[in-house]
Amino acid sequence: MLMVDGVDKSYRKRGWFLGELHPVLRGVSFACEAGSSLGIIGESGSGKSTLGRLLLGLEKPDRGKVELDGIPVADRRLRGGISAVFQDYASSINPFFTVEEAILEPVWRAKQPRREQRRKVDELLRQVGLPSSYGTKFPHELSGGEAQRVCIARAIATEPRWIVFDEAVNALDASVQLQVLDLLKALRVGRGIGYIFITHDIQAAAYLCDDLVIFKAGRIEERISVGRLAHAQSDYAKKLLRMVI
Ligand SMILES: Nc1ncnc2c1ncn2[C@@H]1O[C@H](COP(=O)(O)OP(=O)(O)OP(=O)(O)O)[C@@H](O)[C@H]1O
Repeated sequence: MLMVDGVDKSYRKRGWFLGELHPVLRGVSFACEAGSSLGIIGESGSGKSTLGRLLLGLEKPDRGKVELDGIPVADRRLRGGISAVFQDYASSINPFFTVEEAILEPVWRAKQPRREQRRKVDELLRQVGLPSSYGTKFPHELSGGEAQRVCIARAIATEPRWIVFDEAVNALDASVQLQVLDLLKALRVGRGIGYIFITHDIQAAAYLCDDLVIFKAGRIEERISVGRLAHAQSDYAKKLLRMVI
């Protein structure tokens, strides 16, 4: 179970006077069962990416807990247990790495035989729907959809229990976006990975997720199952739904 319990997070504002704190998350709590998929939706600046960084253990909350099965997410024991895929896939792959090197980077073991590493890359490429010949390509030789598949292969290389996606499909055109979402659905079923899917796109979130959390000004305004989305109460969810229906 992934659990966020009573989390507050503030950043210090730079202004005329040092020291003013700007609260970004306030009393955020939710829990997700292993293998489930939760969409985090909210206006720009409402704190979604901050929450994503806390879930990845990249930052610590000022108050409250973020835990996976009772272990704080920043704990070394959970290394590789929660992966990330970001929107900015072009810059999240080192331009000097081949696809193979990029995929192996998080799991690189110098002593592992070359043949074994090659086999792992082929298998991961196959799982994300890319031919094994892509292993020798460089990032600039990939389309946006292909680069995003490489990022997904890299994210699943550590065999994580959860993946945090932060605006991960927004930059893709609609048909490529749908292909990537279908890939994520298939991986979720095949590998039992849970997803935290941060987005502005309520349609994409409804396609991939079981539940949605609506964020406003650092607080959870509403948590609703996708099946009941038409009954959403929060203004932001209603506004987004009006745009897509
Ligand atoms: N490292 C930081 N230092 C100071 N302020 C920050 C930092 N990170 C985020 N903030 C501020 O926290 C607030 C929330 O930012 P965050 O990126 O979490 O929002 P968001 O909901 O993901 O926005 P968007 O949808 O536009 O990406 C913003 O006002 C932002 O300026």
